[in-house]
Amino acid sequence: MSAPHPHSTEDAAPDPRLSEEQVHLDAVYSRLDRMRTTTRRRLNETLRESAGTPQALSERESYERMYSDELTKIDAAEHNLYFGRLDMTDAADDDEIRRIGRIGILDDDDRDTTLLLDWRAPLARPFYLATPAAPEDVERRRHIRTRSRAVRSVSDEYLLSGKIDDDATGANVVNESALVDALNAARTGEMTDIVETIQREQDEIIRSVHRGVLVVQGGPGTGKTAVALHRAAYLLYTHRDLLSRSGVLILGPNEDFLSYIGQVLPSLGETGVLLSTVADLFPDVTARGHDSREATAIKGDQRMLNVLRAAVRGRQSLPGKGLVTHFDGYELPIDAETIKVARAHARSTRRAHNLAQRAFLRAALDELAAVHSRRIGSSELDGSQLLTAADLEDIRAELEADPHVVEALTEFWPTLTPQGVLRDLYDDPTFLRKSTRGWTDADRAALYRPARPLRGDADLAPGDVPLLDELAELIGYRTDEADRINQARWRQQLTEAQDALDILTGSAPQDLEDELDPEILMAYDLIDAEQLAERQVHTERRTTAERAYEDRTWTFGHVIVDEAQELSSMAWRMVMRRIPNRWMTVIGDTAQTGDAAGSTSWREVFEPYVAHRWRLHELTVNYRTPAEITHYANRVLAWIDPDQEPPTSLRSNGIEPYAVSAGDPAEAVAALVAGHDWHGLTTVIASDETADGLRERLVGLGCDVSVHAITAAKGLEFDSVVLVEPADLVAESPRGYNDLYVALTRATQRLVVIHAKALPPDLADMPHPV
Ligand SMILES: Nc1ncnc2c1ncn2[C@@H]1O[C@H](COP(=O)(O)OP(=O)(O)OP(=O)(O)O)[C@@H](O)[C@H]1O
Repeated sequence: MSAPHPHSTEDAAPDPRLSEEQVHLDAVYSRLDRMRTTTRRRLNETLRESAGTPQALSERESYERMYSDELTKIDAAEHNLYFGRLDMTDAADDDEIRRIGRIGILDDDDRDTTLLLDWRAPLARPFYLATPAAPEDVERRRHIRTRSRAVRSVSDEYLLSGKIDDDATGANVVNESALVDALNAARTGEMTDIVETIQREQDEIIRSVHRGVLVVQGGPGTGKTAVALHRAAYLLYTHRDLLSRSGVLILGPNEDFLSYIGQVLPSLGETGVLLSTVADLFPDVTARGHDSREATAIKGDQRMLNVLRAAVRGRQSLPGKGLVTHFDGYELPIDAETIKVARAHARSTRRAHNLAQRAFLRAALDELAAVHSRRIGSSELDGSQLLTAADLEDIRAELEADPHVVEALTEFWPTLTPQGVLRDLYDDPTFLRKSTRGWTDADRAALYRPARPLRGDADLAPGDVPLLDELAELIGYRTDEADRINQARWRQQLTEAQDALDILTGSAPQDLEDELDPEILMAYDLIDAEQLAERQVHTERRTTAERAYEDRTWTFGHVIVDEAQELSSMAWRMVMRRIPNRWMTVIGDTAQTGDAAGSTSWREVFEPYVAHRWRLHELTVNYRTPAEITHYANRVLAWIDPDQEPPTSLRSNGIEPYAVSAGDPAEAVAALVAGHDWHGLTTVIASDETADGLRERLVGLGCDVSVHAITAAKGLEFDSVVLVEPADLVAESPRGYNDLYVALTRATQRLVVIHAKALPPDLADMPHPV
């Protein structure tokens, strides 16, 4: 695999192809520079414009946003802008040359010549798919490698004549020499895009036209994350109108992971995607607390639904005997019957709790007015009602205006917040006992959080967030502030839209007035103020991603879930609420499930939401881990799931993993790191419970190396991994073998295992060189 490509120019004398491509590269960059200058000038002009009316302001802001986005896109495309070329043998146009780049660029000549095709354009597709067996009319595929606007090398494959360095590994790969370079490159701690070397099986997923749930299952290192990110970029390109309005959400397992992948989409020219963890998806809540595995498991279980429903219903309470309030100089009893009637009425509306409060109060006030009027308006002679309907109406209105009465009633149907309900629920053993019939004592105990009020977010764990979201649904909760801002914004937009329509109506040609041609549609025939206001929502200054982030009820156009096996049932409910159209790309590996509430079967996850309308794609090639390491990882996989086919490792690097037996693992790590100057990124991986302690010890020993707890290492990769005490990973959790599998598959080059305890059986024969 590492032999030089037969047509490579890496070490060769100057080659005419280099200068040929340099000419084109210069043309491309000079056009990019002109685009940058024009966009910058337009942006500056826009910024200088004063905006008198709110409408002009909103227009100015939308131009500002457009030009800023354009500039970001131009800047992001700077690196490796032009990377591929196809010489086609199309019978109709046998000279056709297609040049492929990070973004599409048209020249500013008279003919709008295509200088670069966007890699996502259909015409660029053969670059990723053509093979000698299926050349797709590609005579020659050329890879152009550039640095700082200079062509460094080119390599060619002749697909029709077969002059190619094909498939040394037996795996079905295209663009092989570029791929090998990419895989061997030292890692930087940030994921890079793979736009130059996307493989066929990956391309099929990236461009899939499936509009339902697309599940991408694949072993570690098969490019699932890379594929998901490129799919996001592809969908934004192909469905720009739809998705730039509704937004794309990408969910990852933790913040480290999000910052690891954070640069990929901007490098592809896309900036409007919301990246989040499930724990951050509830506005204004940052859940950083920690739960035991038992608590995580139970909070993620759908059994929590009944508990949450019971908690909300439990707040719709009844008064004890003898409760009275005072009204108009009388004692007014509030008895259980009155509240029961009002409660039944409110429940019959089937509205969420807070939203049904008005119905409750209305019915309770009706009841109270009737009780009061009977008391004060009954004839002493025959008990007949002396008050008229209008009197009754007055009493009802006075009761409603009396804050003491309303307050007394509200006790029995209070305004709730998700945080408040959750806090009270954890804190109430009697309620927990009653609402968890059939549970084990251990499950119940895991939920119980005695006398520890949720003080801010520090007390909330990630597993609480889907519960808050569920409660928000049951309660019909929106923060007052968000509500107020939304309503004010909406009112303003409606007014502006009405003004705009009035102007349009007023400016309709007068001579058309009498004999208005029914064929001529005026703006106001097509749109009303509400619709117009709605359109203006999309021109406001915040990005779609920003608006979506602040709004719990936002629904996205497409959602991508990475490391999806880690999501609990309750988390899936939360995610599904954000995507009612169910257009999703879900990527994961059930063999890597580590979370106590995570899933091991995609069918079980999706059938409740989409029945059988989900599609599974599998990725089979491991691009990350060399065969030497995969040898051990595959044994662990066979233990986890003997039916799962291990991914094929694309390369072997000759570096055998080895183990070091040490009395003090921390000292052994420090000695190992000090004694080697390994190329690229090195990290130490340890179990969740030991990682912090190990980190402190290493700092104390003067060893400057990063330490990752296994949960935080999910999805990441490093050139060298030092795995400390694998027995702890296995012992710490019921999914310990899955964790071990994850740890063994993080390295792109080398793996060293350090242990004091016995090694798990699958690693027992690892060589101990010293
Ligand atoms: N076609 C490709 N060309 C170049 N590099 C690739 C390609 N596909 C994947 N890679 C690289 O392989 C590595 C693993 O990819 P990625 O992290 O997407 O895998 P994954 O399946 O998500 O792994 P895990 O399940 O462990 O999170 C990354 O460095 C990625 O850039």
